Amino acid sequence: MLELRIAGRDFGQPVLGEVFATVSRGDRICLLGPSGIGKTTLLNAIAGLDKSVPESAVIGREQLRVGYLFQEHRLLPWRTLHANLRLVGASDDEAGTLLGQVGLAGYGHYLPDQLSLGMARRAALARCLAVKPDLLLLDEPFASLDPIMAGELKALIAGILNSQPDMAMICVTHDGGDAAILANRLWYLDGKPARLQWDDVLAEPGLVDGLLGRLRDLDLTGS
Ligand SMILES: Nc1ncnc2c1ncn2[C@@H]1O[C@H](COP(=O)(O)OP(=O)(O)OP(=O)(O)O)[C@@H](O)[C@H]1O
Repeated sequence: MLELRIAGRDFGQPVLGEVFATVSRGDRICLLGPSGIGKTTLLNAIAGLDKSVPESAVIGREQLRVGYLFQEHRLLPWRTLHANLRLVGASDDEAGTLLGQVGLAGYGHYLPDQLSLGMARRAALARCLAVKPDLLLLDEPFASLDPIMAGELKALIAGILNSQPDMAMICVTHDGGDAAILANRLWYLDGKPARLQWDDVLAEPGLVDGLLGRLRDLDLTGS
C-alpha cells in the first residue's frame, strides 16, 4: 500500500538517514525512539507535509486517504466541533456519529478551546476518522494525558482499529507498552542520522514479550 524510499532529511544538520520500509493494509505500527531522534520528522515525511522530501520518496500515498492526529489538536478554533468535522467532508449525520464514537455526543456545538485536553484530542481523532483514512498517523496521542484519560483513549483507538481491519496505523509513542495494546509491528528509530534499527512484526504474544524486554532495557516501556 505504501513504500518508503526516503533518502534523508536534514535541518542544517542531518536528522533522518535513509528510511526504506513498506506499509501494508492492516499494519499497526508503533514507532519508538529516543526523544528528538526524528519520529515526527518521519511521520511528516510519510504524510507528505514536508515539502523537502520529494513525493517520489513515498510511493502509493497519492492513492490513500491519510488521517493525521498531531500532538496539538489543530482544529479550527473559531468553528464548532461539528463544523470542524463537516469541513473535512463528514455529513451532518456522520459528524454526529463520529463525535458519539469518541465520547463527545452532545458537544458538537462546542468550540475546541472550550474542551479539556483529552476531549480536544478525541475531537481531533474524530476529525481524522471523518476523512475515512486508509492510513492513520498518530503522533504521541497519549502524551500529557493523565493515566485514566490515556487509558480511555488507548481503548478507544484499539476499538477503532479492531472495527477497521484494513486501516493501517503508524503511532509515535515513547511507551513500548502501547505496542502490546495497539501494534502488530514495531519500528525503532535511532542513530545519527536516524534509521529504522528494527522493523519487527509482532506475530505472537511471546514475541511481544521479547520485544518488551528489549524496550525495557532501553527504558522505553514507560514503567
Ligand atoms: N522545522 C525544523 N527546523 C529545524 N529543526 C527541526 C525542525 N523540525 C525538527 N527539527 C529537528 O529535528 C530533530 C528531530 O525532531 P523530531 O520532532 O522529528 O523528533 P522526535 O523524535 O519526534 O522527538 P520527540 O520524541 O521529542 O517528540 C530535532 O533535533 C529537531 O530539533
